[in-house]
Amino acid sequence: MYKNNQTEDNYDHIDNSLIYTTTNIPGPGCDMNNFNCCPNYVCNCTDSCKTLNCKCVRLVGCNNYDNFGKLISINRFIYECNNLCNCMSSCQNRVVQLGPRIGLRISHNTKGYSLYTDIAIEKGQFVCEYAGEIIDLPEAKRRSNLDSENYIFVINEHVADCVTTTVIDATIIGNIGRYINHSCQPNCMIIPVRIDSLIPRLAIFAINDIKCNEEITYHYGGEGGSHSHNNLSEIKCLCESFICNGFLPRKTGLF
Ligand SMILES: C[S@@+](CC[C@H](N)C(=O)[O-])C[C@H]1O[C@@H](n2cnc3c(N)ncnc32)[C@H](O)[C@@H]1O
Repeated sequence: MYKNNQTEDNYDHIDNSLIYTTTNIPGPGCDMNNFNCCPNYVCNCTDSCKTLNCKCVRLVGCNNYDNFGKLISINRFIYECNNLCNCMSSCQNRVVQLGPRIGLRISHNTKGYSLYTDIAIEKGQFVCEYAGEIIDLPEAKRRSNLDSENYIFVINEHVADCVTTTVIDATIIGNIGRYINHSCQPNCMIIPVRIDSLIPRLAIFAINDIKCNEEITYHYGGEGGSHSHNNLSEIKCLCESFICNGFLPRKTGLF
């Protein structure tokens, strides 16, 4: 029986020249101190890590997930319990680390390869990660110049006056998350989740109920830019939503 319809990642690429990775791996420019450094919070909970007694939950101020592993509130950071925690198997603060959903399928449509679900997904459920090589911005710029059709994802996290930038390239080494297309009216969003490293894992959660056989999408602009006409790229958007901006968002920080 799969807990929350999740499983160990046994998906694969449709193109066997690509290398499948189930989680992020360090690439050129990756800060190895941050990559190898476990967050400095550890809990010793004997309950289910559901209350503010859990040090990991306390970092965010309230529970990340409900009793069914669904995200309680979107748009914030998540710190899951990690390998050093001494909590029990009943811990409810572990979702992304349990692996992707079952029933995801790579198909082809007008946007190229696309990710679909064969099983209905409820709002708040975890879908999969966007995993690949962790690289730095100079390396990302170099790679973008070599190949405009790349799979580089840049996320900026703003805390007080600081911005933390994480860059993941899934062009050659990546997971099933690399097949998710952009939509101007998406059914998922990406949330940075920290587990066993200071570098976040990029977790894709459903923001609406998603029907069986529906395409999984998120907004490539993320970070509240959802309906902005600024910062558009030259790639024509084929999402067909009635609020389509016409073009894909530009990758902020890369150009
Ligand atoms: C991360 S990949 C997504 C998977 C890709 N469709 C494939 O065939 O592997 C991003 C690329 O997919 C295409 N793409 C994604 N969303 C699109 C959209 N809404 N309209 C047109 N092309 C899109 C663009 O070429 C983009 O650079």
